[in-house]
Amino acid sequence: MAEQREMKAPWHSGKMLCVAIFFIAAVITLVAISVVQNKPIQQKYKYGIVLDAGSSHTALYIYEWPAEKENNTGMVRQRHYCPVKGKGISSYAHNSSGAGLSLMHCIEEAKRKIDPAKHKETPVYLGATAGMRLLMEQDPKSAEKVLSSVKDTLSKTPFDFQGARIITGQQEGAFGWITVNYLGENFGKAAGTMGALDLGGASTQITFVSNQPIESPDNSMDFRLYGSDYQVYTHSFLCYGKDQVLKLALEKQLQSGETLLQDPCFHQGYSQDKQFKDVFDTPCVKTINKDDSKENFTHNGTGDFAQCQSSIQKVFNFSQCTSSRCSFNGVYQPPVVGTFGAFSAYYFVMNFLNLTGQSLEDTKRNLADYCKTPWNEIKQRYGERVKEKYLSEYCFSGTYILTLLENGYNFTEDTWRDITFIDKIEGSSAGWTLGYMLNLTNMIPAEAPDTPLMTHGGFVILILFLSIFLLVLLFLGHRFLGRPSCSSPKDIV
Ligand SMILES: Nc1ccn([C@@H]2O[C@H](COP(=O)(O)OP(=O)(O)OP(=O)(O)O)[C@@H](O)[C@H]2O)c(=O)n1
Ligand SMILES: [Ca+2]
Repeated sequence: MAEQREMKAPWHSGKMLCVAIFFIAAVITLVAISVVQNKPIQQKYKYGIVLDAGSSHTALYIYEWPAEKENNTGMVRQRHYCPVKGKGISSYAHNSSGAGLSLMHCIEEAKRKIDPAKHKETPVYLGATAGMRLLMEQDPKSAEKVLSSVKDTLSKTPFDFQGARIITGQQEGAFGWITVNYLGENFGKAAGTMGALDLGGASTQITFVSNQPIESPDNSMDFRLYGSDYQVYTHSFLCYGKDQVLKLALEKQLQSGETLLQDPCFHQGYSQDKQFKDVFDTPCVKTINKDDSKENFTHNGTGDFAQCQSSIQKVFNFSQCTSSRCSFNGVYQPPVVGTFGAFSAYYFVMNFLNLTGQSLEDTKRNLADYCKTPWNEIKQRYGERVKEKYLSEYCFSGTYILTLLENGYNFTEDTWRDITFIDKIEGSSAGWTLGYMLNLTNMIPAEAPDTPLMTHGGFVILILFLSIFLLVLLFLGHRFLGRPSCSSPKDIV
């Protein structure tokens, strides 16, 4: 027995040594691979802030993304949304310092949401849209003062202020299209992209990849994104946001100089005294109030969808077109093709009216029923949760949306099904702000970034399994095929 034990001991210690060497080698390999992969254990996040200074209101968006993945599509996400109290910055034309002040509450909120250590490296951008475009047309000095005021406020924050400017309608359309396709991870994929429909208070944009060559250079934009080329059709209609179109529609009805207006786009029983200047005091309305001895008119509703549609059609000019085909007002537009995401006021209105996801025919029937509902009943049903001014305008807004899409852009019963009314995609709002930031921070590469074949976690697990597999193989090899070659020469004796 003692002899046997003596014979076994060197062989046993040789095996242990062999296993130990192998195990140490596997651990060193794992560590080495992890180091070579150079992955931090904790994800580092970066942040960016964009303020959307729209015609009706301003909103602040905070975006975040993992630092080492900033070039991959779909990585940037909305972290926080802060609506600025009060109206849009263009409403501060006569009190410009108020424009900058109005942003303070959301800036303070952003300071709390972002780690103070990251404040200095967080870029902040402000983009103003149609409200400021109109103010620039009407009163450029006031527009400049308003811009100076917001620049002043933003440059005093701890963030990295990158500018406050009025963006063009073309940029607004293109960045909205980039946002929805970035969030939908459509770039570089064979399935194609989604068109973007944006409706604001003062302008509206349509942007999509056409299947025909684009006839007008003003409406064409070329992009190379994630390895694919895109030629995009885009147009922004200034004055065709829903607040300005309401003024245009009222102007058409008030042209006869009467002080009592029977409006089919407002509910039966609705009656409100309004000021003429609220209709005429905008560069979108070209006529002036003929009789300035009268300040007010009475706005009554009659609640008739069909008549409302014909009244709204009058704000479009369908007669002149110098291209092969037009949407309206002589603007070239190829036929709509593919799927579309309709956001901003398209979504607010259609969601309120519960008209998302229906056929065009059903949408019209249900909207006609809604418009026919007396004002008292509407107030009883929704008055508690919706402001009266918003509530009174939904029949008009819904009818305008249908008219714009069907008569303006030429969507049909068939292509209507390709429109989705969207608010958010994967938790981030659809709108131009994300696309704007991605562009200004160079986060949308022309070519597809090299992506690792496997995730880091998957890679580590694979190596671990390989090590265990080799260990088992070594053990089995030793058991059934004889002593391992790494055994000491003593063992063999
Ligand atoms: N819950 C809400 C929020 C807004 N609105 C309306 O939607 C329109 C504004 O939409 P928005 O996309 O916020 O427009 P802006 O960005 O302010 O305007 P623009 O893009 O033209 O500058 C306004 O008529 C506003 O009254 C609404 O009906 N319901
Ligand atoms: Ca907008």
